[in-house]
Amino acid sequence: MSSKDSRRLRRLLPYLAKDGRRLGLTLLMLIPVALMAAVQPLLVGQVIAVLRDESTLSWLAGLPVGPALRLLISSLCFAILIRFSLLGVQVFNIQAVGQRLTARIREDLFSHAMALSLYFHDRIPVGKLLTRLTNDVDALAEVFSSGVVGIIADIVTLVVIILTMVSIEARLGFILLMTQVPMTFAIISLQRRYRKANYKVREDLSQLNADFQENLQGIEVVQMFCREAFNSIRFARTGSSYRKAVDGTIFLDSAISALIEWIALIVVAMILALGGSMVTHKLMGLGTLTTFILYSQRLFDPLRQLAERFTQIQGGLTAIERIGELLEQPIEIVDLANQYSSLTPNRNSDQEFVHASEIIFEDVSFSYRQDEPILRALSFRVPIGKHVAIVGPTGSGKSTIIRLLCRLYEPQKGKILLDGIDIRALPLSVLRHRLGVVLQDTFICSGNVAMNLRLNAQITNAQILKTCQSLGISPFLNSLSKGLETELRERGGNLSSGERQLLSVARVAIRNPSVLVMDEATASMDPSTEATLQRDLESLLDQRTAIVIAHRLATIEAADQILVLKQGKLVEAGTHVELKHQGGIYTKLIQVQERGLISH
Ligand SMILES: Nc1ncnc2c1ncn2[C@@H]1O[C@H](COP(=O)(O)OP(=O)(O)OP(=O)(O)O)[C@@H](O)[C@H]1O
Repeated sequence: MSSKDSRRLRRLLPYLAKDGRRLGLTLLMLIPVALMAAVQPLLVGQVIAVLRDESTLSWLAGLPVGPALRLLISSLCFAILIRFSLLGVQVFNIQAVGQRLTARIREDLFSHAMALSLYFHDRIPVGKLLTRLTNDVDALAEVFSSGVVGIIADIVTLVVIILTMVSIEARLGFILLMTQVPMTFAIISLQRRYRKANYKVREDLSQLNADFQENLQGIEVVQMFCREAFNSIRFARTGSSYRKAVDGTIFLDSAISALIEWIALIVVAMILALGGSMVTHKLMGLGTLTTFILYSQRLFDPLRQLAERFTQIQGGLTAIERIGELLEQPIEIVDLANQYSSLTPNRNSDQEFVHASEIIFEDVSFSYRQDEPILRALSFRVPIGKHVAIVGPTGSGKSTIIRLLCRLYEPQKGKILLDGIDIRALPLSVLRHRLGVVLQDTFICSGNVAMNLRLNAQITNAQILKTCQSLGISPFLNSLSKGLETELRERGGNLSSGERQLLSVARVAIRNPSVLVMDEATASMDPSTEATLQRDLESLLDQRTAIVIAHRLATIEAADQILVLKQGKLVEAGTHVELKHQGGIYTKLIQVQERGLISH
């Protein structure tokens, strides 16, 4: 086991700490269980020794055959009874601890995945992440409940059997012991190969899940563009790679089992040959030989089980490795400890509006990937209560500005100030509570409308209805079969994109933010709904600072300032009237839109 493995295994210890006593007690039970298992061949051998009138253990010496046999048989029954009772308690405890351990790990993995920045999520497909949260955690549960403790039990049993054998007949015991050496080396070597093969299995399974998830998520496009057959071929290719990877592990698994069976047979043959000759030469009794034959078989039972658990253990180690890799991913965007860290978000959005904010971008440069600059030395200021619109061609970096303002990503150069404070110094919850963002793509969670509007805010249904009424979206709510209680499907599948945007606007309005950010917020609505909402948005925008991104220039004519972006650079700034006749990009955009063409 590598030092990385042991470090990762050590990481599991805190998860087990809560069940420490239960686990300790269970581990303690291993010793009596192993002793009871080891004593059985000894008792059987003694029965034969008594029957053949050979030398017996001291506590049987002098007893007549009948009472000696009765004593031996009742001892055997007692040993079996104790062993199986303790084994039952042990298995139950281990399963329970294993389930609790994995539940805690799964919760931590989920929280960690939620806290990881978009830098990470951009890189890892959802399906791959899901595999770590589900299959890998399950593999870990399996290895813990049936593997790790089983292995400890097997090792304890092995040690007890070996010690008993050596103390009964040192020479034969020693020979048996020697057979374990080559076997241990062979198993270790096969184990290393199995581990690599198992990692590949997990990777391929992740890819399979990622492919599956991507196809299901894009089912509309897949069907509309008749990509079913093509995607099936790609999926089958991944499936075939997964099958081959599994075949590799099956081969190694079978090789280990076969090796153990062969060595077990050779050992029994050796005991029979050597022991038989010792019995013939009266160097050993038949009772002792029987004990040895039983021991040599029992000796391989834990080894056989070790081989069976071997698959699970290696699968578990791979799972720990993959879970560890995820948990070790640093959370890049965090709250910094400073004089503002005690600030808390204002959670009661029903209260009076507090104040609007000032936003300053100071020489901000940003790229998602190295050497692909998206924003270049961008500087602008949105004064308190003013409305700034950002326009520019597709891909010019407009939405990126919003992502930076919300600290979903961080600029490589420059800084962003909210009310004079660097947003990195503000607690994330405070920053995000002050910003109300309406995006073009609205994410709807499964649940009812009220829950989707409320999210984490402490707001009553009456307050939600009041806000919706002031926004003029009550007719939409009334059209829903159960109003606020209407259940929405995953990702808002039972709503149109315009309806999802209406909910998104309401979601922001009820939080009473000091800055409103709208990224193509009304783009999916029909002109009449958009016009109604625009009118009501006026009251929402009133006294608030706002950043509005819109391709339809008519919606931003009234903005206090319009910033024109081109390839991440600010190329023009001014009011609609100032820019209209300037002869720059804005003028061209207006001309194109007036001609009814759409520029790309
Ligand atoms: N997560 C990402 N990883 C890498 N590149 C990205 C990512 N998101 C956006 N980009 C790239 O950054 C550039 C700017 O994207 P952005 O979404 O800010 O453009 P935009 O001006 O809002 O475009 P649109 O008007 O189409 O909404 C684009 O070229 C895009 O390909």
